[in-house]
Parts: sequence; structure tokens; C-alpha cells
Amino acid sequence: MVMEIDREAAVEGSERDSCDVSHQIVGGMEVGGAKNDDDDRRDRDTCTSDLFATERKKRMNDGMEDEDYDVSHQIVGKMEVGGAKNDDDDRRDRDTCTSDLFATERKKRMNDGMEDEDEDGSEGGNGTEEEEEEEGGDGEGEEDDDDDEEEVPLAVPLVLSTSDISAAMAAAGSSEENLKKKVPITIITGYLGAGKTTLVNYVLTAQHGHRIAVILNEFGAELGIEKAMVTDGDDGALVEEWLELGNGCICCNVKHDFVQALEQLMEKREKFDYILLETTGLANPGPVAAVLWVDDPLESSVRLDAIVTVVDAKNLKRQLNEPRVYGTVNEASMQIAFADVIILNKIDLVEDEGLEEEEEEEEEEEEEEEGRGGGVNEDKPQCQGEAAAGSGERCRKQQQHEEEEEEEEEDVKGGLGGGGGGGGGGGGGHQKQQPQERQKEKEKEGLGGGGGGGGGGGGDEKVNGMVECYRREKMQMQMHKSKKETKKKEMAVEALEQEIRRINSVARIVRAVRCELDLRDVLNCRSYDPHRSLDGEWMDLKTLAKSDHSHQHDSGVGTVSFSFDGHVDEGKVDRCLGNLLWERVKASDVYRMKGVLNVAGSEFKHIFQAVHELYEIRSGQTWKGTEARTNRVVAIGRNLDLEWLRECFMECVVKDYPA
Ligand SMILES: Nc1nc2c(ncn2[C@@H]2O[C@H](COP(=O)(O)OP(=O)(O)OP(=O)(O)O)[C@@H](O)[C@H]2O)c(=O)[nH]1
Repeated sequence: MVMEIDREAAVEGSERDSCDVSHQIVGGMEVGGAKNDDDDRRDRDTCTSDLFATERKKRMNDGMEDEDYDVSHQIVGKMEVGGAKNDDDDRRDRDTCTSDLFATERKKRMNDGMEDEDEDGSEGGNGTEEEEEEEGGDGEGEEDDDDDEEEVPLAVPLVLSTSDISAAMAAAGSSEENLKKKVPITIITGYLGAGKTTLVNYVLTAQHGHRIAVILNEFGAELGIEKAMVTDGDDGALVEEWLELGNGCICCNVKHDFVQALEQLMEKREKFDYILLETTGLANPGPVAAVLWVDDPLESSVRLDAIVTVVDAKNLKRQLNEPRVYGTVNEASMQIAFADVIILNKIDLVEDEGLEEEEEEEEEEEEEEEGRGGGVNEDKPQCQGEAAAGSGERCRKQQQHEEEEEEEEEDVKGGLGGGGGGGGGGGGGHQKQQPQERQKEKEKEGLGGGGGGGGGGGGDEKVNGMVECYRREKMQMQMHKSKKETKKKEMAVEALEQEIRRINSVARIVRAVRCELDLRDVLNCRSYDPHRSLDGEWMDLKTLAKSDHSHQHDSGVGTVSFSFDGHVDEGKVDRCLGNLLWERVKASDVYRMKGVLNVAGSEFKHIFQAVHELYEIRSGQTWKGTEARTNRVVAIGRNLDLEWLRECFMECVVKDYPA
């Protein structure tokens, strides 16, 4: 089953009253005065949202759980718009969900050849002007250019089985072909100053063979600034098309404008084959992603490729812990939560803050070990091959000590030999020799007598030796220091990755400086492609969900994953997902979800996915003979309770289902 949004429908939703649309859907339904003005978007949104919520609640009350889980169908028959409209408690903007249903309806109607039937769900309902136009239309569901004559999308039952999908595919060409026709769009999000523009510039100037259109979302006052920062190349050669969205944040007040602007951009689609969308630093990518996540193979001309979140490695901790008004979520956490790919940028600026203690302890341990073993430590600087001369001071003292010893010996010998000398200083004076050898040499020197003046030369060599010793020691110290620094930095970066993982345990993390990375990490990721093998998606989904798992950041945002056995009732899972995403039971807020289901009566794995308030359940590949038919679920959101979520899903398991 697919719950999706249609951009056209969304445009319609923004251009006219959504309640009006609902009115068309349900035929004789009373919508009250909501139809009139389009100056009050909030009312409209509430209205459409409530249509959905009300219907769901009603269905539950009516004990319809065991019926066909055709939510949209039920809505057509049972919506009560008037009362629902005033439910101010529902803060969520569900207009996308309703748009989605409307679009779905229209598609289904086309597939079913129902154009001539009365769709309004109320017998004998009056056909509206729009419906009449649609009936007389071309059957392709094309929008009429004239606003006044726009088609009205309708809600209908939608149960996509594999055969439905195959049929749709066959009608539209193969999925691969179709996918190619769609323009991929990558959402680039990230906190203020994280490096989003740097990434856009990097992509634009790299070799990838794409003709790229860039969409920039800026706050009104900044309009033009962001564009000026993007490298456009000579004569604008690097950017095929621009789209600037001002007047606010794309995730809230310019969402509708965005959809419209995107439509206009798509009219020039022959000029580009890839879109990069850079959001403002404070954007919540969820609603935008939901708008773009149009998964039907027939309808959309764009496909959401991936949400790429750029993270500022230097400031991440501070940003994640920035206090927020109670009940609201830190944008930085949200952006990480929604990500398919996270670029941990600016790692050149990562400092080893907070690691001193750990590091000192480590150092102490090393030294202790050294003291115990007395052996050579490769990391430690050594003086002229001497083992474990740990510091310049030690080197100097050791050398001084050896020199003094030598001088003493020489004095004695000089006295004995009667002819002073020191015999040439033995090439540097502090070379270590076996005592016996040294003794022999000294004896020779003494016996040879004379040789005065050689001592001076020996002194020079000693100085040279000292210099050489210090030079080597300095080099070794530097190497040691840089090794230590690299190690500390590595530990600091790992700590940041762990922090990210506590929020989103499944996104791919790519480290970068100035966003220089392998372009395959950000382009054509196909993160939302239902035909892609599960192995490649949210990389750890398979392994992650094998055992129950719950990570949560201090902000309350985190990842939970679990698995369970049994055959599930798809309809129940559908309702379960609806509840989780729309009802916010137990104050939970699910941002992203993915999973594999073992659906009763099906030989196919069913893959479900949720983004913001939209979700889909699709049948995928067949279960292999030897494969364990385990249900697996991964969810990212706020205040997620593993046990409770697990229970919700477990309730969907069909009891006594034959093995
Ligand atoms: N040292 C360092 N600086 C970086 C790196 N990446 C980006 N910068 C710098 O960080 C600053 C902000 O980068 P932008 O790309 O403008 O960041 P942004 O996310 O687009 O910023 P806003 O649009 O203001 O939210 C610029 O001065 C960049 O040159 C990096 O990896 N290391």
C-alpha cells in the first residue's frame, strides 16, 4: 500500500482550498465556510489534516480494523469534515497526506477505468464541474493549465500488490527506464555554516557529467547572497537552472511556493538532469522530503535521491546541545535524524578537547610499561640508539654523564701514560662501546703516549655528536607528537561519529574537509528506490535490526530497531504506521522508518518506509527458501520507546498462523 503525495495535488492544495478538494471527493459533504478564501492556509491545512485523523479515529471506533485496510476508500465514504475542521489540537500539517490520497485516487481511477463512474462515495452525489471535466479529459490525468479548470484529485482504494506494480511498470515502461526519466533531486541540509554551499560548489565543479539545476532556499533578507556564493562558472556554465526560494524556510511557510516553483522548473527539464536543493540552515528536511518523495512510477517527474546532511565537526557538540524551548527539537538533531548520508565536514578543525585526561592516562600507562620492560619504545625519541631515552633532558643528562665518565678515565690514563692526550676523542666521545673494547682502545692510547692536541679535535666531535643527537631527538619528538595528535584527532572524530550514531544509527557517515568526497556518496544514491536491494539501504538495516537496539541522544532524538517472528497482517501494520506517524501516541514523534515485513499470505518480502508523515508498504523480492522470515523494523525519531514500538508491531502478528 502506498500513501504518497502528488506534487500536482500539493500545488492544488496550495492554490485553492483543500477543503474544497475534499468536497469534491466526498460529493455531498458539508465543508462549511472553509472553501472561500485562500488567505488562511492554516485553516485549510488543519481541515485537510483533520479529515484524515478523524476518519482514522472513526474507523477505529467503528471496529473496522479487520476490514480491508483501504483507508482512502473509507475516507471517501465516512469523512465528517465540519466537526473535524475545528480540532485545533492537531498541530501537524497533514495537507500532504490528504493530497497524497487525492493523487492516489486519481491514479487508481485511471487504472481501473473508473472515469465515468461517480466517485464521490455518496450515492447519487452530484457530479461537480471538475469531475465532469475530468470525465471528458484525456484519461491521462494531465492537469489543465488553466487554474480555473484544474482537475480535482480524488481519493480511492489503493492496494498495490506486486502484480499492480508490474502492470503499472509495464504501462510506463520498465522501472529502470522510468527511473532514468525522472530527475533525481538531492536535498542538502545542515546547520548554519556547516558547509552546504561548499558542498554545492564542490559538486558543481567536479566531473560527474550531470547538468545541474540548483534550488536555493533563503530567508527573504538574504535573497541573492547565497546565490552569489555558489560557483556558477564562466558565463554561468556550471548551473543550468536556478531557483531561489525566499520569504522563509522551505520546511514551513514556503513549502507550497516550493512545489509550484518546482513545477515551473520542471518545464525546462530538458536543460538539466539533476537537481541540488540547498535548504536553509534551520530547515527541518522532513516536510520537504515528504513532498518530493513521490514513489509512484507513473506520476512524478522528479525522484528524491537522498537527504544529505552536512555536519560541522567543530561545532557539532555545541549545536546538538543548544537549549530549545521545551517540546521543540533542536534543528541540528532533526537534520541528522532525517539523513540518508551525513557528511562530517570540517574535520580539519576538530580539536582534541576533552580527551586530555584520557590521553594522559594512556601516556602514564605507556611510561609505566616502559619502566617495567625497560625496552625500546618505537614512539619514543631515543638518543643515538640508546634505549628509552625519553626526553631531551634525559638525552642531555645521559650524554653529560658519559662524557664525564670518559673524561675521568682519560684523566687517569693521561696521568698513567704520562703524556696526556685523550687520543683523538674517539669520534664523538659518547658512542657506546663494549667495556672491554673501550678498555683495549684506551690502553692502546695510553701506551702510545703522546698524541697531545688530539683532545681538541675530540671536543669538536663531541659537540657535533651532541648536535646530531639533538637533531635526531627533535625529529623523533616531532614524529611522536604528530602521531599523538593524529591519534587524538582520530579519537575526537570517532567520538563525534558516536554522537551522530546515537541519533541516527543507520545513515552513512562520510568524513570530509571542505566537503571533498567521492561524488558517489552524494549523487545517485537512490535511497528511496523501492526496487533497490535492501542490502544497500540504510546500510545497517539488516544487521541493526537483528537484535533489539535503542540509542538516544540527550535531545530525545534517537534510533530504535528490533526484529520479531511471525506473519503480520498488512492492514494492521498499515494502521499501526498511521497511528505512529499521525497520532503521536505516547508523545513519540517518528521521523524516519524502514523495515521488512513477513506478510501473511504473501511469498514476497514487504518493505515499508516512512518519511515525516508519509509511508508506504510495498511488496519486494520473494523470500528465499532458506531465509528466515523475520520482521525487522528501524525507526528514528523523538521519544521512541523500544518496548512499546515493538508491542505495537507484535499486535499485528496473525495468531495461530500455520507455519
Ligand atoms: N576549515 C574549514 N572550513 C570550511 C570547511 N567547509 C567549509 N568551510 C568554511 O566554512 C564557512 C561556511 O561554509 P558554507 O559552505 O558557506 O556553509 P553553509 O552551510 O552553506 O552556511 P549557511 O548557508 O550560512 O548556513 C565558509 O567560510 C567555508 O569556506 C572545512 O571542511 N574546513
